[in-house]
Amino acid sequence: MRSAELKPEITNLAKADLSSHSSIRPPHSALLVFEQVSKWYGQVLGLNQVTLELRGGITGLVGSNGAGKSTLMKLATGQIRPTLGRVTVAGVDAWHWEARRLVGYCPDVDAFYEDMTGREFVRTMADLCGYPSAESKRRTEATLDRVGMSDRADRKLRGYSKGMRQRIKLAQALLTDPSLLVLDEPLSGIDPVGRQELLDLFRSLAAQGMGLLVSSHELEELEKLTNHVAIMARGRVAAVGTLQKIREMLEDFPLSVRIDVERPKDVAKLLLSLDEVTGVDVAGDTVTVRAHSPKTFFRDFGRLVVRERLDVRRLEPLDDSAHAILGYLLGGSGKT
Ligand SMILES: Nc1ncnc2c1ncn2[C@@H]1O[C@H](COP(=O)(O)OP(=O)(O)OP(=O)(O)O)[C@@H](O)[C@H]1O
Repeated sequence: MRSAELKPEITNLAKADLSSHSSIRPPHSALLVFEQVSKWYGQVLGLNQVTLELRGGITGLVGSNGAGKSTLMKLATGQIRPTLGRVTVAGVDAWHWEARRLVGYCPDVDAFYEDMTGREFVRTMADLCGYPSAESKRRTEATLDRVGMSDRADRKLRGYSKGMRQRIKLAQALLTDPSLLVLDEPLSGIDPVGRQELLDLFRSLAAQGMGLLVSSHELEELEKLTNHVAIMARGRVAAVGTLQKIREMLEDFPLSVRIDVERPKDVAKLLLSLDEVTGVDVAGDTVTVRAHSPKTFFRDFGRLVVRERLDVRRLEPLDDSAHAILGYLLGGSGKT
């Protein structure tokens, strides 16, 4: 499997890259640290020897179903304990109450008391945090304001849109004024306008100095929010870093290219004569070519174009997308 072959290089990249990631903290006080963490659910391995260090800013957490994103987030928020290894928040064991105050969590599920208003819900959560009444009220109003829900908070939760529900979840996560905000699939099911508003809100929270860990199935969605991602596959963090670095690292991995050209059948034959080409399909004027190494392919194809005076109308790497990168890492199709 490709991801297994990639792993050592990726781990090095993760370390190198994280040290240069925009940081709100001095290097000695990482916000979130996973040290060789494994989590078993009975016989099922949810997380497999994960080592990870986040220092602030926004980190996207991406992976297909069952990759281990929720498990990692629950460990970070102290909801579950690792079977092996250690999770710390600002140096404190994530399981400890002091660490939990430092972390706000937005779960992917909507588990609300639907008859409550948004304000009542957030206030109840503030009371449950143990704040005295006046402080609880103050924090409720402050967080509702922060998420832009002050004027809509007296409606019942059952009438809220998905985006409004997400904001209310966000408000309760912000009650303790956390250093780290963990958001599990916050954009799922939300319409494009609501998504854009939430993305803006997340950016503004990060700009205020909060670290954000945001999970999604969709790397392309996360790319709008951050360039810094951790890619999970089968319980492991397969890669951490900026997408550029991950792309660079994947330079020598297979790709597919669409070429619109005159005489496509002749061109297909010429392409097949190149060493790095592993397959060619022709449909109409389009040739889809699969090659081992992008670098070598583009060099050799360039020579071919000149030598054969090919009339190339379009050249498009089909995999040069976030999904394709994920696909390489997962050893699958790239669709998540
Ligand atoms: N409570 C549990 N009991 C048993 N197995 C679990 C439990 N929670 C998660 N798992 C298993 O652990 C693995 C990782 O699951 P996890 O929910 O962390 O993945 P995920 O990336 O969040 O997936 P999804 O995007 O579908 O939520 C999966 O194989 C899953 O079936």
